[in-house]
Amino acid sequence: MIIIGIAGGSGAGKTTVARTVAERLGEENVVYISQDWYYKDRSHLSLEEREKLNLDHPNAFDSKLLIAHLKQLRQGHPIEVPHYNFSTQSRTTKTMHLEPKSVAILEGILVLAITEVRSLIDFKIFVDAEPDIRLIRRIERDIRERNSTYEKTVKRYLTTVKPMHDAFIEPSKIFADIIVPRGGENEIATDMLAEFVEHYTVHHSGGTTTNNENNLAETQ
Ligand SMILES: Nc1ncnc2c1ncn2[C@@H]1O[C@H](COP(=O)(O)OP(=O)(O)O)[C@@H](O)[C@H]1O
Ligand SMILES: O=c1ccn([C@@H]2O[C@H](COP(=O)(O)O)[C@@H](O)[C@H]2O)c(=O)[nH]1
Repeated sequence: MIIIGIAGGSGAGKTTVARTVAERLGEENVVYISQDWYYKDRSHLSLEEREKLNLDHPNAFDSKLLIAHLKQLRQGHPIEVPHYNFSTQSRTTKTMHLEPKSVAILEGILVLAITEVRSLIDFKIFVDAEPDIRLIRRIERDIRERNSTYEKTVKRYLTTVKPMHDAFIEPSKIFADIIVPRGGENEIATDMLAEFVEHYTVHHSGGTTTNNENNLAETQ
């Protein structure tokens, strides 16, 4: 199994790129994982306390669980991923069963910034977009999909999203093998990415196998 990591700022277009590449490769060949699912559970805190949390720092994530899951998939074992509710900022009791496939796409703001996560990634992608574009998309999406308001989203952006972006996300760009400019709008980059992964998977893992013998890291 090869692991593709897609990092970039909030609203850059990571999910859009990840979903497009997954579609191109065929859902039967790809297991899609979002780092967002691994936000730590905050249900023990009051809503007021949860609203003040820094959700853009590496410590906000249960990276230990994410790393364990990536290793399990690599060894050909299925995983049960947690379900995170953005509206309540806590984990629900639901989980989702994921089977190993020949390609895993891991997408999230800090997948290249957290050393132990990054070290498990074979192809490192950074999706780039201008800060104003990311902010506009973030405001629209948080109001539409994440039960937020304009005021709450802007406050969070200024207090944690932007400073953490500058401190952790932007500096992680240096670890990328490929930087995709203009986020989700860049069809040519997405096509090239899918083409390359397809070619690499076929030549290095014999197609849809999932066991550890075909681990890209071991073939290099
Ligand atoms: N090219 C685009 N044009 C307009 N809206 C876009 C484009 N790409 C992404 N979006 C929208 O912007 C928001 C953030 O995109 P998304 O792919 O979820 O980014 P990320 O995963 O990096 O936060 C989503 O609501 C998405 O539909
Ligand atoms: O409960 C939460 C948890 C996280 N966030 C914000 O989400 C983004 C990361 O997700 P993207 O899909 O990459 O935008 C991060 O900036 C957090 O601030 C949230 O709003 N609520």
